[in-house]
Amino acid sequence: MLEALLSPKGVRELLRRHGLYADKRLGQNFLVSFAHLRRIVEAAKPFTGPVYEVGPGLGVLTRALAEAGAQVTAIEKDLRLKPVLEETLRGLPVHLVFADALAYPWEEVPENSLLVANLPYNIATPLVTRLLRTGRFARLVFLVQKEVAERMVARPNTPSYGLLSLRVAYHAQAEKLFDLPPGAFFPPPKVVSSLVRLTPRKVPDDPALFQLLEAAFSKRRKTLKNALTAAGYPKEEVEEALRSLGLPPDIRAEALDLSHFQRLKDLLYTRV
Ligand SMILES: C[S@@+](CC[C@H](N)C(=O)[O-])C[C@H]1O[C@@H](n2cnc3c(N)ncnc32)[C@H](O)[C@@H]1O
Repeated sequence: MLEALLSPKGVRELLRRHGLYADKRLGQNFLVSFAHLRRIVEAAKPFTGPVYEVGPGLGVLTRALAEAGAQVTAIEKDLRLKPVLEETLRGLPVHLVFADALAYPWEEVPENSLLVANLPYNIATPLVTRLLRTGRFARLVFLVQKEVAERMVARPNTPSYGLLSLRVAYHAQAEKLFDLPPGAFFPPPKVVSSLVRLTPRKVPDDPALFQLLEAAFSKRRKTLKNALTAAGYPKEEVEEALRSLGLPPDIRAEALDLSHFQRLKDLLYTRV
């Protein structure tokens, strides 16, 4: 492992030598903690399929993955980092792609691929949602802001619970493994980060369920019945469905778990 990548001083020097600066708009907070790096790689093992990394940055995680035997494809949006990555990844069989990860053809990656990444904060949620929907990933291990990690693993009736928790619960088993303080990165971000591991169940997407979930959570302060009727679900049918599930008429969406919503969807859609 290149020592320069594992200290704020080394990263500052590497950036300076290449005439670069960390671009906040691209979420460039580079991991500089060896102890955390090792734990991330361990959490991603075994490498039973090709590994995709979104945002290799200066190559610290990319290098650690490749050295641990992973077959890595790394997708980086910032073309300025090309000379740095060519230097830090020299001699390693890493496939580098300079592109926006949101425009990558994820639906075409091999079955049982892995995602391992320190994700740029502004694309984490849409990217993870999309990767889950492809059904092609065996494991996704990534760093995100702690608050996003908490939403991904939240249970009903807790403050973080919502649409993202249910999307994740539908597609995968979710674990929040550990937190990383701002000092694990350079420059240090303002927030704590967490490592999340998702193990997809490989279930087909369910557009009717997600349409129902979006309607249910579109009006956070309303009762579930009012949110659904405002979105166009017939009032009598919603009332009848809640009754047959044994749920009170004034229940809020935050109180229902995935299996409640699946049964609610079956009831509402067999009637139309
Ligand atoms: C949090 S940094 C992680 C860098 C490196 N993996 C590390 O751990 O030190 C996020 C990286 O994602 C890149 N990035 C930002 N938006 C991107 C996008 N839409 N597609 C691909 N890479 C992106 C940034 O340029 C940056 O290198």
